Amino acid sequence: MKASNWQVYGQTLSSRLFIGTALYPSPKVMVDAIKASKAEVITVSLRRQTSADKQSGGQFWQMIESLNCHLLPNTAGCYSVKEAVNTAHMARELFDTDWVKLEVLGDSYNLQPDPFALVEATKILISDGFKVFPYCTDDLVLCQKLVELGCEVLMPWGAPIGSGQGLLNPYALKTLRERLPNITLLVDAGIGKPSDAVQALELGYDGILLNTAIAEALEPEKMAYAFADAINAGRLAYEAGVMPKRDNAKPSTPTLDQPIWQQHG
Ligand SMILES: CC(=O)[C@@H](O)[C@H](O)COP(=O)(O)O
Repeated sequence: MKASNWQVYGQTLSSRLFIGTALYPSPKVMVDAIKASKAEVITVSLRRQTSADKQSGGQFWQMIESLNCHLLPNTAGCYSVKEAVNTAHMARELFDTDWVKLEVLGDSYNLQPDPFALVEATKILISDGFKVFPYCTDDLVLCQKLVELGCEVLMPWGAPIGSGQGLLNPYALKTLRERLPNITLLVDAGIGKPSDAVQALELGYDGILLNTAIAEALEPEKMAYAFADAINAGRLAYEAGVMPKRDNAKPSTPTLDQPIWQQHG
């Protein structure tokens, strides 16, 4: 069974996985993994596309185009508002899309987003007509501010990029889901294994953006299948309604004089 379709900035999607294009051992492995993941949105870095090595850059492009996915250019590696805004503008011209994954980093040790610069850059890019997907921390007030500015999608981190630590602060992520019920939320970064993705989807997150866990797996294609199944399972569970945790035991085998069928709700 397939989980329901969803919308991102007016675009209907069936897969809830956004996938990165870096760190794969070879272009073929990347293409096979992306196909196996069933992702319909691929994030690409402008810096990588304009690398000095024009020939391999061109081949990379052809492969990306052959996948026929939506492109989400990112401003990976930008540390200032100016750099991020300029990169977003160049990406819009190069990739012909107004979508941008906005990354403005504030710390080079854990690659944590700079919340102040992120707000400033978001303000500028929205007024320039971009549809911004901000890579942000899980701070509620920051997220509320980004929504006030016009973001329909937020991408809070699960853990630092490339760390594979999973959801370090489920409480904060759960709070965001509860307080921003009408905003599309994706966990971006730090997902290490399929069960981390299941956890995010069961919390009610709309999707996941990930790269390292698939690209650095021993068998990226197989791992991509695992993530595709996990994400579908997590969303189906959320849609089906996960049972609440109880403090006490409750017999699941009916005793005499008790009805076999229960009315829910
Ligand atoms: C490709 C990309 O955008 C990454 O910066 C993203 O944040 C994914 O992080 P992981 O590599 O930890 O999945």
